[in-house]
Amino acid sequence: MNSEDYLTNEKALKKAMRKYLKNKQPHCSEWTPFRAAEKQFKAKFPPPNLQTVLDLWKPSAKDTQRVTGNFNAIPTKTINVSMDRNAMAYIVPERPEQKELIRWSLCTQAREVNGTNLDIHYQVPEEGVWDYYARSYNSSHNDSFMVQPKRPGESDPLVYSPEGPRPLIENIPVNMENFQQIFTEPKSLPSPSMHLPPIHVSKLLTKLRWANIGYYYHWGSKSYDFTRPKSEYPEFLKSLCKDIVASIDWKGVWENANVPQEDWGDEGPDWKSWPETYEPDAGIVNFYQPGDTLCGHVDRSEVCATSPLVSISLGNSAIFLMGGLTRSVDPIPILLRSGDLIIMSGPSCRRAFHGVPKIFENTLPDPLRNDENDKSWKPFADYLRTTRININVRQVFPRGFNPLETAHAVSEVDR
Ligand SMILES: O=C(O)CCC(=O)C(=O)O
Ligand SMILES: [Fe+2]
Repeated sequence: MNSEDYLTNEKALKKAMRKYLKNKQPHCSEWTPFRAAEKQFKAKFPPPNLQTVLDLWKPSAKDTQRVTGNFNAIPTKTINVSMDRNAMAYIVPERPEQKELIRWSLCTQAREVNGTNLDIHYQVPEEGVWDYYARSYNSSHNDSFMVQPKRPGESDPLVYSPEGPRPLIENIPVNMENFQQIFTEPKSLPSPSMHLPPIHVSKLLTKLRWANIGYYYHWGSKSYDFTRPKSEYPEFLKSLCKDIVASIDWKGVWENANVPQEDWGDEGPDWKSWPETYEPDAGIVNFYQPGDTLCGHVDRSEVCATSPLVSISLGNSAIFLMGGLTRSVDPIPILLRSGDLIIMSGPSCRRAFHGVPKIFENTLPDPLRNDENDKSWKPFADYLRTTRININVRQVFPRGFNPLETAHAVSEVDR
């Protein structure tokens, strides 16, 4: 599929055009370049110009050289990220089974033990929203699969609405000096009573937006919360991401990148040790439905400010805006398809602004659609018809560092 084929819905386009012509046009002169790009790609009318979107799918003919590593990543395109800097895009041919990652996201990770947006507000059965849904899917008493809301006071101390977009919170960059105070300070008070009615599990599933991996991420303050138990980190995901990071030619990436030494922080250019020191300990699985967007933001709640963040796209395609250290940098729009990876690393990229202004409908690749030979895939294929999943894998602390031990040592000294 080419980038141009992504805009197909004639009726929706006409409706958006009528709305556009009826409404006064906003003043756009005050928008930052990042905001302007977000607006452009969010708009139904005029439809976004997909010619400007970087489409990495087709490698150029000259890119035949293979980089050694567990995945044999093939450099495919050089991306001009700023006046004086280029970045390299890779194709990783032997990628793992996307279906397995999708099953894991829904069955294993979207459960209360890991923290999800649904569990804050609903009494989701212990088996998790997906298994409960799958039972309803196959049941002749489908109507009875209801989920009750949590009563006021039963809700966890988080302020987050099950409807609508995630709140935009400006947090402060976390580092070795301030992380204890930030991660252990009391988090927001319970949200007020919301009088949510009981809901059928199939409807509830469409409200699933995120599930934590590893350290509990507190959306109210956009920081990790050590006062809650950390769930066990999935070994397969850790080793998958370590393999991905090990497959990249970091020397090639950083040696010509013109990043001043001091930008790397006290430790200097730590990319040299990533093959040994990179180890994820946190992350989020994001679930997007049509119309959902993720506003421009910086992920800066991790102490490791340069080590790679691995982001895996699954399901429907999206536009990802890759910006710079401020919103005044013009972002690069990148088309992300199912199976694509983005790695954000180093001083100029790990804490750069980025966002997802657009999810495309009807862009599920054939291997993820209904498969007559695999009946167990049917509920997944149905759910995925409208969904994009992103597995966002992060490293909060240097490998082997135990924040709780340090917290304990500090409180001993304080006494
Ligand atoms: O969905 C994506 O591609 C990006 C998600 C993201 O930026 C995040 O979870 O912080
Ligand atoms: Fe992010």
